[in-house]
Amino acid sequence: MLFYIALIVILLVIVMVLILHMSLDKKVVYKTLKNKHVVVTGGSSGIGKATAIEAAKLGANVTIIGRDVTKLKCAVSEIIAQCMDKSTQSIQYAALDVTSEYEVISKCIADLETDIGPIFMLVNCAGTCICGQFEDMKVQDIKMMIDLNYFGTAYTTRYVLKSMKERDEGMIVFVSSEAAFIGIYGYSAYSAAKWAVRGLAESLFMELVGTNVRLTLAFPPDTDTPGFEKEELTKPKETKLISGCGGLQSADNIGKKIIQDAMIGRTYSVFGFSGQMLSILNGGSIDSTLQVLIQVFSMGLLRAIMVSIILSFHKIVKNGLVERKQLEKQKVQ
Ligand SMILES: NC(=O)C1=CN([C@@H]2O[C@H](COP(=O)(O)OP(=O)(O)OC[C@H]3O[C@@H](n4cnc5c(N)ncnc54)[C@H](OP(=O)(O)O)[C@@H]3O)[C@@H](O)[C@H]2O)C=CC1
Ligand SMILES: CCCCCCCCCCCCCCCC(=O)[C@@H](N)CO
Repeated sequence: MLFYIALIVILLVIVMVLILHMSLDKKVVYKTLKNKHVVVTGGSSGIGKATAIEAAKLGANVTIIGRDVTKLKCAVSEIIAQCMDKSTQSIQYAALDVTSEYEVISKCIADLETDIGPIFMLVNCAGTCICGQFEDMKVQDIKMMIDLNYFGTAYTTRYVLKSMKERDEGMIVFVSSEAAFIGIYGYSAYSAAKWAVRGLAESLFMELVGTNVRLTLAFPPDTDTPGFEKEELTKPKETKLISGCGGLQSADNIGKKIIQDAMIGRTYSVFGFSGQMLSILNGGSIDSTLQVLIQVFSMGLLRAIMVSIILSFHKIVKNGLVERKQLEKQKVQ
């Protein structure tokens, strides 16, 4: 009996592998960024700057976008210092607020394409995170995070997609967050914006099927950047404890992996153990036969582990409630 069950399972796996192997798209591999125009929004700091440096190391002409010109100039010098070949590469900045109207954004990108050349790779990294329980959040912060994290990605992408599809080449990167895999205390307003980014990406994956335009969706965990330092100031203790489970990465590591994953055509770019686990649990990506097999055979067990982790997060939140009540009592006395 056991023998037959094992045989059926093995046969099913073989059939699945064959079907997957035949139906998975063979993606073009972009081997180099030499002389290609790479634009990085949020490229003057943190993860964005790290990806810009990686692109420069691979020989790209890099344009970084941000609002603060002093920061942009500083980052341009840092990027130039790490170029593959300083004499041929052009590294520049454009001052632009990505929460501007669509017309302003498209004009800025059109000018950049006229000056430096068509955009081969667009990395959407401008973003920010303000933490807090939803009812305590400033209303304008809730809106600003959608404007910056979501529309700041959606508008630039809408503009470059048309010509990328016409040329049938190009790469786009979205920087979402591990907080778009799992809802977390204190990240309510921020998470919503990063889930929106993920939602847009998941649909675009299908709109890009059959073309040579590729999209990579990155899910970084906590990363040591100027933005992260600022965010720590608004972060409730519960959020620190929970998001700490994803570990703390360096911006250099994240930037390097984002560019590597984009180059080899991965749809998801995830980091560390927590990123791998959350990605498997959420399904989403279909990059290789092996990846799908791992998803199929580990999801049940991982879900069981994840539920216990989430329940331990609930415990953190409950302890926080008790502590707050005690503090209030002490204040009254
Ligand atoms: N650090 C982390 O723990 C994690 C970060 N992320 C995401 O990664 C991305 C980068 O984060 P991080 O490196 O920490 O951020 P930083 O705050 O260090 O850098 C943010 C960059 O975005 C630019 N920027 C901010 N607002 C605007 C705007 N309105 N228009 C144009 N540019 C803007 C900033 O320049 P300027 O202010 O001059 O405009 C800066 O270059 C964000 O999307 C963030 O949500 C995701 C997961 C974890
Ligand atoms: C077996 C499965 C193990 C899984 C463990 C789950 C751990 C969840 C951690 C979630 C971390 C979220 C970090 C968001 C960072 C971020 O976006 C901000 N820092 C923005 O700046």
